Amino acid sequence: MSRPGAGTGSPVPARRALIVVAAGSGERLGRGMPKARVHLAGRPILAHVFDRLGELTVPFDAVILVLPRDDASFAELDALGRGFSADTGVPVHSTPGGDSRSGSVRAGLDELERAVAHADWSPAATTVLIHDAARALTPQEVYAQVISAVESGAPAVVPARPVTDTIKRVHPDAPQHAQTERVVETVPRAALRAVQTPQGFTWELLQRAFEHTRGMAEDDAEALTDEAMIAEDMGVEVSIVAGSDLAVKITTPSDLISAEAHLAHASPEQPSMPQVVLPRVGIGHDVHAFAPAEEPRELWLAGLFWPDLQGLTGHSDGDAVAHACCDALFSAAGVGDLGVHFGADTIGTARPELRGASGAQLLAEAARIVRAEGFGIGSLAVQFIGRRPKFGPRRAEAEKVLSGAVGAPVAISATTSDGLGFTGRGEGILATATAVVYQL
Ligand SMILES: Nc1ccn([C@@H]2O[C@H](COP(=O)(O)OP(=O)(O)OP(=O)(O)O)[C@@H](O)[C@H]2O)c(=O)n1
Ligand SMILES: C[C@](O)(CO)[C@H](O)COP(=O)(O)O
Repeated sequence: MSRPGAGTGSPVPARRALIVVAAGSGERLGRGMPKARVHLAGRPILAHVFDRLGELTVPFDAVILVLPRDDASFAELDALGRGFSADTGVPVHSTPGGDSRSGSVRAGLDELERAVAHADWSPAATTVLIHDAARALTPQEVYAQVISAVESGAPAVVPARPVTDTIKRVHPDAPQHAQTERVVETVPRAALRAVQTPQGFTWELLQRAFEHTRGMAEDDAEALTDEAMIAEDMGVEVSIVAGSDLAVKITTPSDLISAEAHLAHASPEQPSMPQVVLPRVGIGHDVHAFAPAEEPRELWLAGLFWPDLQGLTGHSDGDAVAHACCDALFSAAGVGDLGVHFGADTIGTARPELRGASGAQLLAEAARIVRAEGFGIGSLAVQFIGRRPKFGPRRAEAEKVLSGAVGAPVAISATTSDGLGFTGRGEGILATATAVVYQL
């Protein structure tokens, strides 16, 4: 297929690119990890996006994945993209996202420029779809309709559903955290639409759109929550095609449950009643002594660096909390322990590439191994006993790091031992972890 090239009148090949924004933190889902990694029916949310793309009869010439910036999330999700590329032959390029959705879209557009810099892609003849990874179950018909409308000449196309609730506008000045708000009016809903993704545009329009936002005040630019709004602001006509109830944005825990229910219902292999999957529980311990005062060492514990405190001895960084978590994961999956996978005496003996790996890196690798053995990871809980460091103020930070490494929630607690034993005397730290996994 070809379309007239901009200004030349000569035909140039029509191209299609898809930008999947998957860099969001998933705060409202509350799973302690970027949303695209959260498991839906046993696989990361982003994997379901690729399932739908695999069904497309009108394929893309390139897919740009915009991913969370932390190494573990980026590596895991990038691997999904590479798997899709290997299966379909569609080039997939990953790039780190921004602090906001629009920043991530911009990063995706920049990556698209880089990816096709040496190819004969004409901005006027290229259709770019921008899609939320969070709308993972969007059926292929929605993609197809958006592509078809753009390729038929509409510069900006969004899928949307009619609004089914009665909509009220409230007074904007309600005090924050007020228990009640004041209704100003009921908005007639017949002409209202709830907008979804993928949203489709000519690449040329998107290039102009992001130039348009560059000149805006930050607040005004932040208020533009999707790319179609930028087109509207530029006076470009935006067209609507039929969206789908399945294209709902997985935002809250109940959205995830609805998506699980849909997949269970839709899959002929799945029984219509929820299947009971018995979890497997594992346990792991680790002990490290504090290094003698005359041998200064950095303290790394629970994936964090603790400045001004003497570190723990050990072949690695001595992160007893992360190591206990590794053993709990291996134990839950019944696949041995830290020694089996990383070397019995010296971490890295068995796998030289892991020499010097931090506790968090080993934990990410342990999670990868357990998943490769066919397990999903439910959660971990770990407690350490020690007089120092004072843990409470950094709990959330540590849970974020270790949950990110595992790709599942990790709850961390700490206690002292009432002055008893080696932990009570401040000679070392003991950590005990439990893990829950389930066979996929
Ligand atoms: N900095 C960001 C923020 C959001 N997104 C993406 O934009 C889409 C819509 O965002 P939303 O569903 O609100 O995701 P989160 O930002 O992850 O959710 P929350 O606000 O609950 O953290 C998602 O696919 C998300 O990954 C992104 O790529 N980069
Ligand atoms: C693009 C979008 O999904 C269309 O409904 C929506 O605007 C994204 O909003 P968010 O607040 O960034 O999730």
